[in-house]
Amino acid sequence: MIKVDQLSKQIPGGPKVLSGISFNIEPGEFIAVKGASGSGKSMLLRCLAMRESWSGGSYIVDGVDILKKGLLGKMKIRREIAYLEEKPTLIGKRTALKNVLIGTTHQTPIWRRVTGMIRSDDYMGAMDMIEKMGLLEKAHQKGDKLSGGEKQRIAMARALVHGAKTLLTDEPVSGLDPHAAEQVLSDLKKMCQTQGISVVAVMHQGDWAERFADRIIGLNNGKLVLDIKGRKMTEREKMLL
Ligand SMILES: Nc1ncnc2c1ncn2[C@@H]1O[C@H](COP(=O)(O)OP(=O)(O)OP(=O)(O)O)[C@@H](O)[C@H]1O
Repeated sequence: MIKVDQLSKQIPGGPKVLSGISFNIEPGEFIAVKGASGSGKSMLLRCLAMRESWSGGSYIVDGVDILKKGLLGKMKIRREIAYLEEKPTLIGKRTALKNVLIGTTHQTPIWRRVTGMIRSDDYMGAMDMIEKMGLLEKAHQKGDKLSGGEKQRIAMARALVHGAKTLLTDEPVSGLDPHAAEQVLSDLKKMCQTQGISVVAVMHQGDWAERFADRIIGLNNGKLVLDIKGRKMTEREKMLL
């Protein structure tokens, strides 16, 4: 379980963009993050991914107080929490499989990287993730020949292939048509339910969040103003965002 307590983020010499944010992330939970432009959604994800330093608060991941662990804490987060920025890119000239294998390279000895030899475990792990994304038949297709939704799902496979238990994803369905968006969100939901992976996804579209998320949290001006079960939001709740 992940426990975020009183997270704050002050930009050095600039504004305070997050303050007093507290919430838990349970295993297998799909949390949608909503809020107006500039409310701090991306910054929240970047702080959870430890891509940004915290100005205050505590961050407990599976009982470990991450901020007190320095570099070790950062390494734990990189290992256990996958982060996918908005519109992740694939290498267009490489196959979907090779793109997913990139997610395993930090565990791969240099000589294998140089010779291009793939360990059978890595190959099986990558194919397994591609299958979970429902894209086995596209494994040998080049990245630039995949549709927007397929690229997003391959990027998710790449982010998770090294065994992360949590995925932070910034606007995973932005720019996708409704059918592709539905496919991406169904895959994310399935991963939560079948593998116990937790997902925290920034989502602009309220109706997608209401349909797919177990919980919706909302930010306004850097503060947490909403934390509800995934359901249709009331007009009053929408006004808070
Ligand atoms: N490096 C920075 N320096 C100064 N201000 C920053 C910096 N990074 C973010 N901000 C400010 O922090 C606030 C939150 O930014 P953030 O990108 O998290 O918003 P957001 O909710 O994700 O917006 P959007 O939906 O438009 O992507 C904004 O006001 C932004 O201008």
